[in-house]
Amino acid sequence: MARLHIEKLVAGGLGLARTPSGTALVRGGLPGEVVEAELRERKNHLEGHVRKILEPHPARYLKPLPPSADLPLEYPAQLPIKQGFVQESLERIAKLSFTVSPIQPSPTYGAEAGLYYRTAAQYALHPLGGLAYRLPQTSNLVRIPHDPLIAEPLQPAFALLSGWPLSSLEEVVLRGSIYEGKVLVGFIGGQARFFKKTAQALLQEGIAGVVWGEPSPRGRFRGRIQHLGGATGLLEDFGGVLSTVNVQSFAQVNPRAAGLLLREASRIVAAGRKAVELYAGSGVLSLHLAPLFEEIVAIEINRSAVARGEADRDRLGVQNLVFKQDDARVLTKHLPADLVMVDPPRAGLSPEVLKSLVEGQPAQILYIACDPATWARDVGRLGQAGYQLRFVRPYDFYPLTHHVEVLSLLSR
Ligand SMILES: C[S@@+](CC[C@H](N)C(=O)[O-])C[C@H]1O[C@@H](n2cnc3c(N)ncnc32)[C@H](O)[C@@H]1O
Repeated sequence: MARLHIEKLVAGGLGLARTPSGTALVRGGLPGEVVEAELRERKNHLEGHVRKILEPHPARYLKPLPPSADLPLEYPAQLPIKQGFVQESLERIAKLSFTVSPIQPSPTYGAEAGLYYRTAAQYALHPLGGLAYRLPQTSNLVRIPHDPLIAEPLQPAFALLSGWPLSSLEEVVLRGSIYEGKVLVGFIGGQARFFKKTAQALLQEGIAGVVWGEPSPRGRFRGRIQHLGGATGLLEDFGGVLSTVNVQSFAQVNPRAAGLLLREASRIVAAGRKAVELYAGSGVLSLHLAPLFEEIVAIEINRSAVARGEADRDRLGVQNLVFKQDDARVLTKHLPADLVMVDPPRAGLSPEVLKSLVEGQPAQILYIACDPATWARDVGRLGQAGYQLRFVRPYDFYPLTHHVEVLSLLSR
């Protein structure tokens, strides 16, 4: 066991400490803390987990939190750390000196800043009953009696499912809407027919809809899906645009924070003839930007997200937006365009998408990112191809965790 002084957190939420045998990156500590950690040797550094906190951060958050809350600090103390992740990624990875605009804090839901913001959550089922979180990088389950990160409409569903004997399931997924004050439940595992009665009982208890998904190595809800009753989607307010959310496809989990980002995105983009959105989900960004362009093409791989997007577009009467259920790699087919918007998963842009951007030369690229490191890598590459950063602002979509969202604009 090593005694360490955590100098700072680096992107990814790991604490950096110096030891006589080299740099250590540890999970579970906060900047300035003195901790005891178990360390293992890696190729160029030491790596490990904090086992005991000897001198805690003065603003350490002391009430119980789920293990996903890996930045347990009073709310104001979280923000400069996240701002630093984005600024440092730009300097260290993109090798750019550019002043990042001040982070946009998460709007407050309820009495305490930083809590009750998540409108979606996934839990494992504990073998002894109750909902549990999987500890990162292990198969260990931690039972949680209460989850202060999930939004108010999800709380009754959490309480109900905590007392339900659902042990043949692998996971329970909740997706709520703050706008409607309702929640959908997804079951993953077992067989759909065993959960029909449970679904009916949940509907009677006020759950808005229930869906079952076959477990799949390709990911959550990537296998067969069966609707067990009630609503299949809910409307959520993202910055004044009502967009459908469901259990089985991606939508941002902190709708008020996402709404602020979407509104700022539509203020910083210059109007033009054609825009293309990649990794569009249900196209809520395109719906915000539709008044600025004659034509928008939204490309998204997930069929359910595309179906939601088409229904939202038709309900809102937007006529200049088309969806393509396709891989982002087809971008070249849809160029030239005045703006390309991207919001990729953590891995960032694929080499094919980067190549299409460099060759297709849209005048503007709006890049929304959930991983500052891969974003900075891509911004660096676009910089070498003649694009300049015009605007960067971190957004706090995920209080109490190391995650940070980035809104950025590049142009030639
Ligand atoms: C971070 S989410 C962003 C979604 C949307 N922009 C939003 O804010 O709701 C990334 C999206 O990219 C989609 N996706 C992942 N890989 C893709 C690919 N290769 N081509 C197209 N879409 C992809 C996912 O299904 C998901 O909807």
